[in-house]
Amino acid sequence: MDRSGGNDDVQAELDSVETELELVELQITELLQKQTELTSRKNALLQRLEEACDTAQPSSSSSSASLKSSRADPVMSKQEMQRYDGAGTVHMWLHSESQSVCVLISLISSCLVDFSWSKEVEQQLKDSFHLSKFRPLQLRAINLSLSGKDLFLVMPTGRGKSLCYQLPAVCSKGFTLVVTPLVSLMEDQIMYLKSIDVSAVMLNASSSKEHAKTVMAGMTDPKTPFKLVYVTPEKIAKSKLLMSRLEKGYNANLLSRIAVDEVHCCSQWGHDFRPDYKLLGILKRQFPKVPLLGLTATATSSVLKDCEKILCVSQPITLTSSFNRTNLYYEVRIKDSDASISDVASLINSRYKDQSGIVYVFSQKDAESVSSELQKRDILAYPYHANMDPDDKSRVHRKWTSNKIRVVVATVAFGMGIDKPDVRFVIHHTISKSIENYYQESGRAGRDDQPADCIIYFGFSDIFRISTMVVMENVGQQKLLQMVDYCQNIDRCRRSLMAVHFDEVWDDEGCNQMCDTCRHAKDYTTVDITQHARQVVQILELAGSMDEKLTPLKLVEAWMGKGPAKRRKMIQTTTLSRLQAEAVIVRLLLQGYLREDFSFTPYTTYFYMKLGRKAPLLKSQTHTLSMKMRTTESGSAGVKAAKTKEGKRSGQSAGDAPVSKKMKTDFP
Ligand SMILES: Nc1ncnc2c1ncn2[C@H]1C[C@H](O)[C@@H](COP(=O)(O)OP(=O)(O)OP(=O)(O)O)O1
Repeated sequence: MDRSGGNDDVQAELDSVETELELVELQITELLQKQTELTSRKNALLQRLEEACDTAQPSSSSSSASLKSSRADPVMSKQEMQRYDGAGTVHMWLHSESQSVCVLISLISSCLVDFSWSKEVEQQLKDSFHLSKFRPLQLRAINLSLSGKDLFLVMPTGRGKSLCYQLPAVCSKGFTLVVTPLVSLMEDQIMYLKSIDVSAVMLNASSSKEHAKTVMAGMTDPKTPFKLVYVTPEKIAKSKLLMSRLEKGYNANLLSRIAVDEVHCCSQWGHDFRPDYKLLGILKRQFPKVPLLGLTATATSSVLKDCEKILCVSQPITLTSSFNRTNLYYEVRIKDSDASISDVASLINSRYKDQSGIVYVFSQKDAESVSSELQKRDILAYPYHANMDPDDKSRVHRKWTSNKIRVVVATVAFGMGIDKPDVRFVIHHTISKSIENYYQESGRAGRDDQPADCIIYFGFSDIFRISTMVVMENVGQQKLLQMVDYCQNIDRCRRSLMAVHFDEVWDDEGCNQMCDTCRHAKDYTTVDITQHARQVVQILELAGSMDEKLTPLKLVEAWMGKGPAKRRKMIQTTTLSRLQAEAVIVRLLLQGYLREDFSFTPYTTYFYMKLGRKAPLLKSQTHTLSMKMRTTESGSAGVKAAKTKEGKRSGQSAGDAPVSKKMKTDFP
């Protein structure tokens, strides 16, 4: 009996069963992922329904600008919370599931409580801060803090968090301790407070001995000569003298409040962890009676839970203002490297003529080169990056703030502390490293609540430039791919995609056509890319068999038939345009058919494309893969469309231009 022949058959069948099993397991993983996603969407929708029912009842109206502003607060009911809305104007957004109506209800609150400090708060708002009314959640936060409650305030960048501790500081005896991560932020705040005659001082590593002595003496002076003391977390961690002075101030009832700015820096789960923030728990342990106010623009509930533990505050009240910046128009354009600078320049020269803005770039070199290209096109643009002389940096910042420079071409070093209200555009020449970062950076537009545009240029090779930069970060790669997914998306509201990252739900209708996908909602079709995907997999398999590693660029070139002649004979080259080919490769990467592989040398990090965990699925003839694509004039969808949109009146939001009717199908 020929046993070996029989064994071969069995082995072949076993291989086939194993392959099939592998496919089934992958499909199960996919379905489980889908189930998790749907369950989380279902829960979010249920919560919205519940909130909508609550707010629809007259007795339980909420002053929140957000659907979840009182985020499962264990210590206070909604009715109780309303007491803290004081005698201001209350704005309530009511979202309805079916018709998605946003109704702005202004309740002049005769029923709300006046606190002993209410008159002074109103007075100081006008007299010291020169503001006419509070923004959503500010008064609630101020009243809660003045009532002695511990509080986490999550509010989008530029919405006025600082007022929530500065105003209570002015209305309280003694002084408020403010922990801030950056000296430049402190300087900005102190300059501002000085300009409105509120006395504030700072202590950091470069404070002179003399200055530190005066400040520390002031902390125990019953006629405290300042209302706010700004310190770095390092100072708290390292200066025993400071702690002992704070203790004396505390015992004399002069330490009225502790504010921890950028509180998310406490948590390693946050995007900006700072080790010295981890030690700030000492403040609440030593000064338990002093109310603590943690402020942040970016923190998920799990990050806040972590901060709660680290700061030793038990059951703080969390106020979350909606992250939906309704005045910002979001748009993604495909970056065609040759045309992108000209496209940016013509946008600035036409749509944003005489207006102020920021162009974010990837590197210091890019800041120099892009600003010089813009200058060549008659735009008053200057670079800004970390490597510049501090005096040059503050000169650029100052000139831009006073409108002597129109455009700052900056790396992300141009960030915290920028508070120019009339920024009409933030253009990203390169994508950000995460959606959270993009939200923060683009959020510097339109702080005056007037319409402003946030445009991002999405380029294939930029993905991999950033990838090598974030490779060492814990979840850097994952966050970058979310950003890429946001950019490649052409059918879902950009706001709703961002909302997920802030534990919020904003429906597409609530966008009010203030993003490119909502505005051009029907301009896409779905195409089958299974055969394209198989060709890409074949190229990588071939490269693997020849022990060759392909960078993303080499992969595209090989697929387009640009590699060595020998390889060209062995693979099927594509008929797609370069932009289309790149789009397919990005899709395959996002969906797990491809994956990234890094190689480190002492000088640089190389990035290669490898087959992903889902690649074997493509062996099955029944497996199909599709992709949404725009129906537009040309391959470079955004860029070409943009050219028809320019030259319109200034102050108008980006998507207000007509859309061309002459269209042909192409990839995003
Ligand atoms: N009630 C208000 N009415 C009008 N303007 C206000 C009000 N409150 C604050 N502002 C202005 C003051 C500042 O110019 C601007 C931003 O305030 P600020 O406190 O610096 O924001 P923020 O702290 O939330 O931003 P960031 O996250 O960037 O630090 O808003």
